[in-house]
Amino acid sequence: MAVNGKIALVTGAAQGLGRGFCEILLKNGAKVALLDVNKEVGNDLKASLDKEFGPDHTLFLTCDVTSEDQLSDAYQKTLEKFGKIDIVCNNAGIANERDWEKAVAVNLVAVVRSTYLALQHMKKQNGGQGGLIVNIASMAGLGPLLTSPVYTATKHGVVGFSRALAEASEACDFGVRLKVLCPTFVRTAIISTLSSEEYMGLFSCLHGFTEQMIGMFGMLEVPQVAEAFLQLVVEEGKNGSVLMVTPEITSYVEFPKSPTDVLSGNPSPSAPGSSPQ
Ligand SMILES: NC(=O)C1=CN([C@@H]2O[C@H](COP(=O)(O)OP(=O)(O)OC[C@H]3O[C@@H](n4cnc5c(N)ncnc54)[C@H](O)[C@@H]3O)[C@@H](O)[C@H]2O)C=CC1
Ligand SMILES: CCCCCC(=O)/C=C/C=C\C/C=C\C/C=C\CCCC(=O)O
Repeated sequence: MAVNGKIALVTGAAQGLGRGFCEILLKNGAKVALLDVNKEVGNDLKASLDKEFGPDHTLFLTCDVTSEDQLSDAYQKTLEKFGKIDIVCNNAGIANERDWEKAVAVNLVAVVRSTYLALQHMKKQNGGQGGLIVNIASMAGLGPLLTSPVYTATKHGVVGFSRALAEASEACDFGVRLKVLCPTFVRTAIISTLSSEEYMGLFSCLHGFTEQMIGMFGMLEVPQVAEAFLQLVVEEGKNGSVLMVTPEITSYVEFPKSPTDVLSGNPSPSAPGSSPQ
């Protein structure tokens, strides 16, 4: 989808990857609703973006994505300000193996809730114009991150939910595509939690393994992941696709043949973008 003139909503927008996604959308001509639970950092970001892009190009909304009321209110306020929503990026995420229910609430339950709100506002059957939802998972959505079993489960959940809903959206002709981004380690604040006993609980003794994994997979910088995000947004079609990002390679993930492929007689494996939508 061409980004110029589009309206985007990004969760967890105040810092790290969320900030990177907002900046690249703004640089390409979109207007962006910035949602984050951290009011102070969010307001600072808004002030800095106002200088670069002008105050009308962004809206900062304090929003804890785990609150159903705050989330639906944020969608409502975005519509009141900008009139429509074309792109939603569900990015807010945490690592917390000790308070693992909170990790499930932020990383999975809120992604499902926000995706359904996005669908409700964008789908053609409700008078919407269609659109694109990009859910931020992780390479931990494709394989195990052994220090973080619950984080791994939530990210696998995001991948599975998004792929299934992409097929359902197409079958129901909602006009809304879903895509998933799976980066490896990125230099942001969440990385510090990997060595923190407060967040890793039982698994903080495995910190050495994480160091080894970072050595093996490498460490991305935010702008590299923002470029991959832009690629997902701009490329037409590829509904249900999952883009993996490492320092060496950005590539679509191939999954085994799905039951839908079998039912529809598609002989090839579930290749990303095999659907024309
Ligand atoms: N940094 C990394 O190595 C990787 C990160 N990811 C994912 O990227 C996403 C962004 O993470 P980072 O930018 O790295 O982390 P970060 O910690 O720098 O930023 C996360 C942002 O989400 C916000 N947030 C947290 N809980 C929230 C809530 N309940 N409601 C609203 N906002 C909330 C925070 O205030 C913060 O602004 C997460 O989903 C993470 O799992 C995926 C792969 C690698
Ligand atoms: C808990 C803090 C999380 C840090 C941020 C994050 O999500 C980092 C993830 C980095 C790597 C993911 C770990 C394991 C991936 C394992 C296998 C991937 C296989 C991919 C493939 O080739 O199909």
